[in-house]
Amino acid sequence: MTSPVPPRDRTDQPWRSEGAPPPPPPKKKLNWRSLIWTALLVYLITNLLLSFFGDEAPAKVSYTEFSKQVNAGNVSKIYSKGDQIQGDLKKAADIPDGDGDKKGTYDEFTTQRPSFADDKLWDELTKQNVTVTAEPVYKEPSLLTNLLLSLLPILLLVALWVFMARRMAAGMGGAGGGMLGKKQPPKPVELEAGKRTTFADVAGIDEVEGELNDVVDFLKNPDSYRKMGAKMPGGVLLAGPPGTGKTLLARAVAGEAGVPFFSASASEFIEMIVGVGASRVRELFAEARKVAPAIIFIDEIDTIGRARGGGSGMGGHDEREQTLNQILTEMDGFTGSEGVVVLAATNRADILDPALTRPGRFDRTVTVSPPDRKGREAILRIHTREIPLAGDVDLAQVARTTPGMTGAELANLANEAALLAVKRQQSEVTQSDLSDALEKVQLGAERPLVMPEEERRRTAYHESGHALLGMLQPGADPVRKITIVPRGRALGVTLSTPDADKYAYTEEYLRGRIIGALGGMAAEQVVFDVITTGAENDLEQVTNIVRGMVGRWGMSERVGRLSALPNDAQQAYGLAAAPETLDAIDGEMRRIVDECYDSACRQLRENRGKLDALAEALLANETLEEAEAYRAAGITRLTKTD
Ligand SMILES: Nc1ncnc2c1ncn2[C@@H]1O[C@H](COP(=O)(O)OP(=O)(O)OP(=O)(O)O)[C@@H](O)[C@H]1O
Ligand SMILES: [Zn+2]
Repeated sequence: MTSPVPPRDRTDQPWRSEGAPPPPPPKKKLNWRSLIWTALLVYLITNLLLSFFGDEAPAKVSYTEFSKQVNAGNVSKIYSKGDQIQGDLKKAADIPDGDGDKKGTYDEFTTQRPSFADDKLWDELTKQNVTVTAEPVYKEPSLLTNLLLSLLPILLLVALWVFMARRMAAGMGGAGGGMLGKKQPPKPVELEAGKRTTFADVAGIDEVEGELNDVVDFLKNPDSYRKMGAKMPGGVLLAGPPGTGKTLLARAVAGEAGVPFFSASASEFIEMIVGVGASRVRELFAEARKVAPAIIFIDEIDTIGRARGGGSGMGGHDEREQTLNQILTEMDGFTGSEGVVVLAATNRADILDPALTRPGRFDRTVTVSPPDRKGREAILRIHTREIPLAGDVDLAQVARTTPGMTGAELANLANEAALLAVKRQQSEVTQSDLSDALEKVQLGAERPLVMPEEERRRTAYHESGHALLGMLQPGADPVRKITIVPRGRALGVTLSTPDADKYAYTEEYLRGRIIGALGGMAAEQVVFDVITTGAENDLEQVTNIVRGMVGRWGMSERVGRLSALPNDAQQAYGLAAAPETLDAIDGEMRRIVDECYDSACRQLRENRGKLDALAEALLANETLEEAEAYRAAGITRLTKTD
């Protein structure tokens, strides 16, 4: 039971990663063959050394065994200190079972003479002509040797680990090389003519293309800039919501200029062991300089570029800082004429470290916004280039019904429609494939769920409440579709989207949105006098809007025209966050929501007939399209066209 989140509030779009995949980021991968070889080598060396030293060591034998050898006349000489006896056999003898720690034969031995032994050892020894020496027959392995011996495997393991870490550091573009890990430099994406991404693949953001044109120009012709002594910006920051085509744009700049394109994601840098990120950055820039003019693209720069001391909380803080510093150092080293331009993308330009945007670094910020209606149409055209379209397809109409959608979402929409057409065994994509795909993308996939009749009724009234209030509010976005078929996590959905793209909202409109969002809950209360958990999502949305109205957009007299709350809803305090201000904000948020809720309940009571009619139609049909919905409620809507 949600009414859809307004398009521009959408933050996580599960489909946004669809579309043409971005160039695969250079992967660091382990070279398994060399890993196995190295492990084998360690094992062999350890064993060899152990057995080498091990054989030297005399066998420890029991006193019984020793006496037996003496009596057999097989002992050639012994040395004794206290009860300790060591010696040599004339002929190697078998080590008796269960004696000592070794198997096989021995010719050198040690043994311990029990203190209670009252044999005539001395007599026996002289009788057998055993030499009793004053010097030890051989040296026990020294303590140091023992220590080294036992530490050896560990040392080798550590060496192996360091070795692997080095290889990872060499990372960028695969470990490659032989056992000794010759580093492979980062590789640019190959730019075969004909397969290049160019501005022709990007639509709807012409003004941004314009801004990037001089970068292209510079990369094509660094010499003429050099002669003029003109400096190019070392870095351009592409800021905008996910899926608006920042990566695409960066590739297109490289494609237009015909220069190598190095791409890395900032998060790759900090996944690794401390110090590695910085060295990879160094390498990346070194490689780019070698083949300059070139473009380096760093995606998600905010993961390393958040303002320092911004309490990242997570570990790897040092790594982040080191990596960032390395990027800054590299960019400071630009003389402006080597022809390397760094493009970086972020969807959180507001949290970036100011050090990044200082002159000589990312001193140009280009904002990439979701496309407008014309842009959406152009993007749809690009992404249906390879899809056979039926004659009835009207991309302009699709563009009209998709305000707020980003390029990535539109690319996904085109793809979903094509998938549907395949599933339906058609040879072309039709308009109805497109609108069904849009429904799936906007509302979520249908979820088979058998609802008890009572709950179905309540859902129908809940959605009708949203829809009716949406229809009654002056200036509200028209209702496009109502359904009580469970989708995604919701039991029902009411979808309303504006006729034209909106860029700023009036207070009246926002209040209308709050009233509409509360409509579901209000209807349940007015009709059934119950409150259910079904409104959780609605309340979240309401809170978001009212928080902005009071804390950010100066729409409350009492709080005043302050940017009192931060942009980021997860953060509690803003610039003007005195306790009294926060109290006032809280009070004002409550007042507005209460007023809106009262208004919602009042309007539903006054229009109870319309509400019932809408709910009945919904129960009968499950899904109502725009026209059906307005007809069922008996409301004529003034259709506006843009
Ligand atoms: N303006 C556009 N014109 C054409 N296609 C687009 C446009 N914007 C996005 N797309 C499509 O969406 C895909 C994803 O876009 P891209 O990865 O460039 O977005 P992004 O802004 O870099 O997102 P992120 O912030 O997640 O990196 C592109 O490969 C392309 O197919
Ligand atoms: Zn709802």
